[in-house]
Amino acid sequence: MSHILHGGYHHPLSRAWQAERTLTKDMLCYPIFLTDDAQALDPIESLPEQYRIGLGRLEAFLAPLVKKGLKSVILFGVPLKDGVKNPEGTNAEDPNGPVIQGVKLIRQAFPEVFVACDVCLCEYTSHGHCGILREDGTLNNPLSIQRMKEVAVAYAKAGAHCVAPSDMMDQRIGAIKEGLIEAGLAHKVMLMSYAAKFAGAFYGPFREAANSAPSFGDRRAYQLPPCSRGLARRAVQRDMAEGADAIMVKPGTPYLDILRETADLARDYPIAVYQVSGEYAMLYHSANAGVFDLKTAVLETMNGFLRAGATILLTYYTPRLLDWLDEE
Ligand SMILES: NCC[C@H](CC(=O)O)[C@@H](CN)CCC(=O)O
Ligand SMILES: [Zn+2]
Repeated sequence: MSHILHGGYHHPLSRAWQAERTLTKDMLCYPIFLTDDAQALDPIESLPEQYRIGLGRLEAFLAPLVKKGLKSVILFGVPLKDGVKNPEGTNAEDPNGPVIQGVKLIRQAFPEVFVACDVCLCEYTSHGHCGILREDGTLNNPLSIQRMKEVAVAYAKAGAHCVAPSDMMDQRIGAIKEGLIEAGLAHKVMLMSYAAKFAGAFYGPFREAANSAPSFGDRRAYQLPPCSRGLARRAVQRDMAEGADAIMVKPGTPYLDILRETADLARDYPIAVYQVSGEYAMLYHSANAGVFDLKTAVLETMNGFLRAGATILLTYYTPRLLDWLDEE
């Protein structure tokens, strides 16, 4: 073997040929925040260029993005009205709530857009945890996955193409799959598992945006420990066995090793990665501080996700990338 490699990537095209997969618009899934004030289009301070969107503004917000090639969204409900939150998070599946109404509006206005719904209780529970609690403040897992099943089926019945439980309760994938089967929807609704989702520092801007921080304690008892590798493998294998149709790793860049290992482990599944709010903000503010060019840095992080085996990229940079990919 020659030790001369430069000739193999001297030309821009021969450099592009080194990629196993290339970023395309249909890989991008845009996380959006839907709120219960119909006329809201509120900038989110912790997430520059992102908004809490009321249903009265949603169609006008999405139309230009769909025109540019937006193919999928993932919805997060952000109820801000008083009295919505309670210990069981029962308003998560409020038929008049922002998520169910949002699914119906997007399906009607943009039939070609793939609509995913994040499924979790934290935006609707008074304690802010992703599950239901026992008297002693620890998780009641059986009750939590029952609630997750109810919420996921409600979103699926509303027309969601995909339900994505981000709660990290044990066995919620099996429970949701069972619910979709019982509802006669399992044949047309994708179950995307946030299978390897780690506790840590990178969710702050989201929690501010979604008003979903836990009122006490933290999520380390149910999101994976950042130091874990074998536990992540076990979580991925469990969710594969319980009926997930796609497997997600989250956060993204700080966990590229897990992403690569997950892509190899779940080689028969579409692999998703979520570039979370802290990653988004880090890049955004660094570019504003002059550390690097934002487009170059974001495209480089997207290449990291592709190189590590992801084909579904959940990123708040979706609107920017729809423009940037047209410039390439
Ligand atoms: N259901 C949990 C929400 C969760 C992380 C968290 O707040 O612990 C994520 C949404 N799926 C946060 C995503 C982000 O930070 O962008
Ligand atoms: Zn949650």
